[in-house]
Amino acid sequence: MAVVGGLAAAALAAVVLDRLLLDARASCGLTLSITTHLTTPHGRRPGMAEPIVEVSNLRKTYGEKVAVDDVSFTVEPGEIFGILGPNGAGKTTTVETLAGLRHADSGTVRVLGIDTQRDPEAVRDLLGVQLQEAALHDKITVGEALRLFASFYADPADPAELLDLLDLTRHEDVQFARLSGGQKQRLSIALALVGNPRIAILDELTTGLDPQARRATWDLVERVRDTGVTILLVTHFMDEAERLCDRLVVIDGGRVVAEGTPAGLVDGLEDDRTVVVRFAPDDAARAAAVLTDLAERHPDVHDASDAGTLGEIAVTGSRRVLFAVVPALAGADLVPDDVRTVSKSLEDVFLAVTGRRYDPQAGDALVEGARS
Ligand SMILES: Nc1ncnc2c1ncn2[C@@H]1O[C@H](COP(=O)(O)OP(=O)(O)OP(=O)(O)O)[C@@H](O)[C@H]1O
Repeated sequence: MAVVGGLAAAALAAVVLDRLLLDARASCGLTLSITTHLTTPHGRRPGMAEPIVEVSNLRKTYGEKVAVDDVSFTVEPGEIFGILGPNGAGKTTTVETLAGLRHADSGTVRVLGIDTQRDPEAVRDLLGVQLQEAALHDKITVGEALRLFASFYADPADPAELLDLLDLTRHEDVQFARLSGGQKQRLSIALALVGNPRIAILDELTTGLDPQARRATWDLVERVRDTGVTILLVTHFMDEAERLCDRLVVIDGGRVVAEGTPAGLVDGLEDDRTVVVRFAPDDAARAAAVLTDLAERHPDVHDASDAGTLGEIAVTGSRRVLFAVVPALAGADLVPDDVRTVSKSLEDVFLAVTGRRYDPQAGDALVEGARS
């Protein structure tokens, strides 16, 4: 017991230290404010349940630094809601303020109707928070950590069930230092869930994980959602947001620049569509000539150019571009080896709303550079 007590103290010290480090972070910079047609008001959709989280006009500064300028969104029960943006966009500050861990300068946050700024204690057990950089003592085992954290709550989850849910049962007696990156992340999710929260906040969950561990973690997040927990997922990975989120906000420079479902945001783009056709070497030159000619005379085809890979031609145009390309090739008896459409992604959405290519690591310095 004395050993566990010592480990408990060390584990808590690590968490406290982490929070102090978090507070010590400082930087300077301006915020970027962009509004576009893709920024939708966070109105209620007909037929939806009452929101479980409501954030309205949140603003948070650190001295001169405006970390969160004006952020509003609502989260519906049972969804995976994403807060997506590059480093320094204000994501972590938003969720920490939402969780009542920081004081907002202005704006309101309600979790299940409770104002988290006025009464942070009242929401503490409703929220499970897995924040970035959480660290435990090297020697604490998976099982000890879970039981320790469970002891903080009046009505904790069953540690054995959590171990099972997060595929950690066979690692129960393994010390924290000996866990892989993916196992540490799974443990941090388990610790966020140990208080039986209604909402779990998962911050930069898959940073540093290899592709296989990332995919496994994504599956687990869905599994957790399927148990009825609403998930707030903070991420700077576009693919993660696209894969996991039912809805999301894109935050840049402390402001919401886009909001919606991943598919809805992509469909809202008014950009050109691209079709890439690949030909055998003998046909490639003739196909390029046919498609270049098509681009000059057909209103739905805007450009045809070398796609960079041998024999591949990228044809861009309106949504109907494929209807123009296929008959033109058929008319010239050119049979492509491959035809694929290039899908738009959230990266294209970010470019459309900010005018910048998405660089998840951009941070304040580069964003500043882009502004000047
Ligand atoms: N305690 C603090 N003191 C001063 N500035 C801070 C503090 N915490 C965050 N910041 C700054 O506020 C801005 C927003 O930081 P925040 O951590 O919320 O962004 P983020 O989108 O979560 O980025 P990251 O993924 O890199 O953590 C950044 O410029 C950051 O440097």
